[in-house]
Amino acid sequence: MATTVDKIKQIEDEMAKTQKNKATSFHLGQLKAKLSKLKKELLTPTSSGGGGGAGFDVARTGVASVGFIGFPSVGKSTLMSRLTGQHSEAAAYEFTTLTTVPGQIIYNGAKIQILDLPGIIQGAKDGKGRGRQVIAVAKTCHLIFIVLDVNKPLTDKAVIENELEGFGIRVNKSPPNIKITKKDKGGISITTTQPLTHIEPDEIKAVLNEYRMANCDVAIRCDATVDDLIDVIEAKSRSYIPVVYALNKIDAISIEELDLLYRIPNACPISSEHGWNVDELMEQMWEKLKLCRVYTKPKGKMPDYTAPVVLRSTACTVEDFCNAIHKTIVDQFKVAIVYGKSVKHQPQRVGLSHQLADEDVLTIIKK
Ligand SMILES: Nc1nc2c(ncn2[C@@H]2O[C@H](COP(=O)(O)OP(=O)(O)OP(=O)(O)O)[C@@H](O)[C@H]2O)c(=O)[nH]1
Ligand SMILES: [K+]
Ligand SMILES: [Mg+2]
Repeated sequence: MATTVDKIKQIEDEMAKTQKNKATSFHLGQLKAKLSKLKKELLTPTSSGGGGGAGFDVARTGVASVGFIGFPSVGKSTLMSRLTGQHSEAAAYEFTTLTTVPGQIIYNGAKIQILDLPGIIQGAKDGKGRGRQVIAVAKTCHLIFIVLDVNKPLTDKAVIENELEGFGIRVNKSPPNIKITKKDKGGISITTTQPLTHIEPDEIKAVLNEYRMANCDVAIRCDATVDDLIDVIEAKSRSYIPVVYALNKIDAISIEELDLLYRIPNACPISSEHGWNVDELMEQMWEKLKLCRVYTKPKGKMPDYTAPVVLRSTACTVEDFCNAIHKTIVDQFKVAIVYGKSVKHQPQRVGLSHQLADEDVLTIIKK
């Protein structure tokens, strides 16, 4: 019997043979959807070698986590030890690190968990090495550092991104602006706000049919591709994660070469061994994590700037703030007085649903 990997190969071959035009768009849409379903099958934890595994699941601490992904011996563990002081074995041979090694840093008052991971190799997402377990951990992180060795060709970057993509991780992207609403009958109706240059209506229909969504309204508000459409259908298995490329070992290259590296978007050239430019790496980390520091001001006193309550920007209402302090506070809550970027008037009285911004100052008034 053909394995899932064989079936994937067959479909990829067929897609490569098929010319893309109006006449083939339905067929290609069908193939894309089939391919995506097979890949998902490959990644379900029940199949051998998938899922977590000993040494990979670690207790999560802090407000956010950053995972290190890279080929063996690019310097992930050296970086880990440099950033956190937590020793992670580093050596000149490949696969020195075999499990998840957790560490922690405190940056701008926020506790951030750092996860040093084993190296991955090409084909990791398809089960080569322990790549799947490693990428599965990365998928749960709020930020990924893709660590690259500047002495090796930067084509490695594309290979790693491809591995992550194949596992449902979307790098430095936001979810496509496509809304699918299921109906009982009436077939598929598509509305768009701009011309679609990558996808034919037939292709959209083929994909939806393949997913047994023959009756639905599709509102597309971007120049979507078939992959975008599938990402929206498969939203549950997709993770949109910001990435910083840590270009390591710059101590081994010339200034001219370094200059070129600075042109790569979202990249930060560093030397883990010498600690060069890790400050910039931390700044980029902070920017990407989009954390929200909120300072408490006891009534009639100065704000406490030493210990912010740090919230994730996806959960930073006054209610989230209260819950971060103690779960009983919400019950006693009357109103909050806020100074800062989230309010028009300084100060302003707000309720539990108010969205806070980074560096707001807040006083809770109890009933
Ligand atoms: N020149 C130079 N060498 C470095 C730097 N960082 C790490 N190395 C060396 O690169 C080798 C591999 O470092 P590790 O930190 O073990 O790399 P790793 O990515 O954790 O490797 P695995 O755990 O095997 O995947 C070691 O010999 C380090 O001393 C750096 O900034 N410059
Ligand atoms: K190593
Ligand atoms: Mg290591």
